[in-house]
Amino acid sequence: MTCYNLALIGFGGVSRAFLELLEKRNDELLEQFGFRLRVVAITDLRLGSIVAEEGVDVPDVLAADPGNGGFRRLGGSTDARNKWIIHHVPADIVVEATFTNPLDGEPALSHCRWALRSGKHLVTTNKGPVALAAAELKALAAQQGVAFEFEGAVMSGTPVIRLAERMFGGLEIQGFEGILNGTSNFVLGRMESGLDLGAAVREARSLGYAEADPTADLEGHDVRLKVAVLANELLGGALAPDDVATTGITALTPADTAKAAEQGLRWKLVGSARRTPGGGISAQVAPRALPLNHHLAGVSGAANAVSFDTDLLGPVTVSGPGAGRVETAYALLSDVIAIHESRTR
Ligand SMILES: NC(=O)C1=CN([C@@H]2O[C@H](COP(=O)(O)OP(=O)(O)OC[C@H]3O[C@@H](n4cnc5c(N)ncnc54)[C@H](O)[C@@H]3O)[C@@H](O)[C@H]2O)C=CC1
Ligand SMILES: N[C@@H](CC=O)C(=O)O
Repeated sequence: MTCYNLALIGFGGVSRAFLELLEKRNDELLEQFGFRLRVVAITDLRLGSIVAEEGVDVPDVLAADPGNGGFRRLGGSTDARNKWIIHHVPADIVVEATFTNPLDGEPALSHCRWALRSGKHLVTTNKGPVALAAAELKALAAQQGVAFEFEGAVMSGTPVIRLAERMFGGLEIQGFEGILNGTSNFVLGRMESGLDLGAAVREARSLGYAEADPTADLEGHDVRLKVAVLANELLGGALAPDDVATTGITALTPADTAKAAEQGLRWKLVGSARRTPGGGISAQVAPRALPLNHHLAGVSGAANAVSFDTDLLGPVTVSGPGAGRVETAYALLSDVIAIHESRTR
């Protein structure tokens, strides 16, 4: 039986849901794929660090709280010893799920580099390192003979990247447009029901959809990262997030959404990219008032959808959850399964 040891860097909503998922699914993973997962280290800015080579005590670590001494009370330390843990704990896979920093990707980008340089597989839901440095990280992974997987960086657990990479063989993708942020889509829907922006954002936070700083959701920075990731992965681009012209939804008011509804329109934050005749890619993020029969107009709540414009099939649309703790935890699990399958194929 194979057992993969995991080190979790960042222990917020997604990582907690991931740990709970492992507890529930370990027997099925063994039966279905022939491996088990064991978390041997966790670090978190607010909780500190804990290492347990035989596996952490799941109820204990889930109950840890900054107010009750965090991981120190369980025999760990008060500080997040990310660098030491990534380098020295005998983990097979590092799971990076700290805050996304849309500007320079740090400190997550360093966590990713440390993991790969120390010969560990890396899975992440963190959009910063993927959007800003995927090419570098992939090269590092290849050089070290390890895997770098990041399905959760776009559309949380909905496997849009892997699906397109594996199933669109022989198709030319000319471009795509999509709703790629769960929070802003949820907020626009709540505003259509008459809620103000602040109250709608508070709801999105409590449901685990929003970024630690929800400005990234509302100002389009989060979608900008996802557009860059999709354009680079699926259109073969080399876009930096700054190449994606971006406008968010903060200028929209409940009056705007109500007026649009009267006209048979619905505001959506749309991220898109398209090949240009000169061989480049033009990409943008902007709110658009879509007619109700538009294929993206009916995508509601924290759901996301992306429609690929293909040469042989025309538009092919993938939709599913775009945010959520459990949904994103599933993305991490799907990455781990992909690593196992690639190693055992
Ligand atoms: N929640 C969602 O629906 C989705 C989240 N993501 C991404 O997944 C990542 C995790 O998301 P959530 O768990 O929802 O966020 P969260 O804010 O609940 O958790 C992040 C955790 O990372 C910890 N952290 C921050 N900086 C750290 C550092 N330097 N060292 C150690 N720990 C650190 C924080 O203390 C916090 O507990 C983020 O990058 C987010 O953008 C991606 C797709 C969907
Ligand atoms: N805050 C993001 C989380 C997933 O990437 C969103 O709302 O889409």
